[in-house]
Amino acid sequence: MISAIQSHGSKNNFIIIDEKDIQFKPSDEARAAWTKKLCVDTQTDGLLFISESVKAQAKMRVFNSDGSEASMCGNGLRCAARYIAERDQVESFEVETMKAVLHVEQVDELYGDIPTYSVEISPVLFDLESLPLKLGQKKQLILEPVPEWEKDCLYTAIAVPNPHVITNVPVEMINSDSQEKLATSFNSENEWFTDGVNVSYVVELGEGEFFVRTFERGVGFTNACGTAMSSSSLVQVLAGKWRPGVPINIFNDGGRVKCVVHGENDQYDHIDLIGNATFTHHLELTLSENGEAAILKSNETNEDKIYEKMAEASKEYLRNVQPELKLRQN
Ligand SMILES: N[C@@H](CCC[C@H](N)C(=O)O)C(=O)O
Repeated sequence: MISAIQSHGSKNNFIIIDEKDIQFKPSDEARAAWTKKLCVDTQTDGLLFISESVKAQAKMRVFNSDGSEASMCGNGLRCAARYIAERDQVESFEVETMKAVLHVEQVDELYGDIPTYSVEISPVLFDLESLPLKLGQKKQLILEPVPEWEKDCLYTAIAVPNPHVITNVPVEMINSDSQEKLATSFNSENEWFTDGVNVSYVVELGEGEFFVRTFERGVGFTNACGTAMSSSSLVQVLAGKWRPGVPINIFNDGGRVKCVVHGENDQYDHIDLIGNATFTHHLELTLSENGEAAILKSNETNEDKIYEKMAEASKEYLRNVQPELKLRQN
């Protein structure tokens, strides 16, 4: 039996497993099978595996609920950062992820006493091979139409380094089935995205304020996707709707975060994603080498009660500034 933590960043839910507590060296097949089973049992979006690193304080690997591995996860990295910070008594440090070593740190709370972390989202890649996205001879897709997708939309493709396609839309479009249809086709057999893609629709709310909803590769719609909110912030800078170096408010179905896009002269190298890292449950579970997994005990913490106040305040704000926007039930 091992202990684990159920957590969320903007209600994007994860179980954190510290591999030092596992008595054997797990295979990736076992990690994938545990993820599929435990995500169904706990209604979570993915598993975060924490292990030793020779390059950083610790390493984080992310598995989506369908068992596929993702190269990055922004909301998950905040949760992992808090777990490592409390385990090792550190406040500002690096975490190794699949393709990059990223800086994370505890920062001032955005609301109440909610533990808040800032995590680096990087690298920022625009070449279509990085996603990958096949679009004729095109090398990049930045604020451009793709006639075969939704007409009247301008799309941007970014890998941070997990793949995202983002478009600003009017509220009627985010309320429609357009995003689900498009994202489902991009994440099935298709001519463009051979490895699938995270698809985000963005609604402008006001000066420096946007709403982002993401259909995640390997999961489906989630309450929020950190790398998507970071990439969507960058898209607003590219579109001249916001400025680098200045925090932008991103609302989502699970609450809100702040992002800061860093770079100048059209070269953007990283984005800070700032938001909650909430531990909702202490779990006891069993994991076996052949991929079996079971939750034996789940004890709720009090943390979500405080987070809910913030989430409710965000919803209330959204109802006032954009009454037509239909929020997801969570
Ligand atoms: N929710 C995550 C992203 C998780 C991975 C994604 N589904 C993918 O496959 O790239 C985030 O907060 O960034």
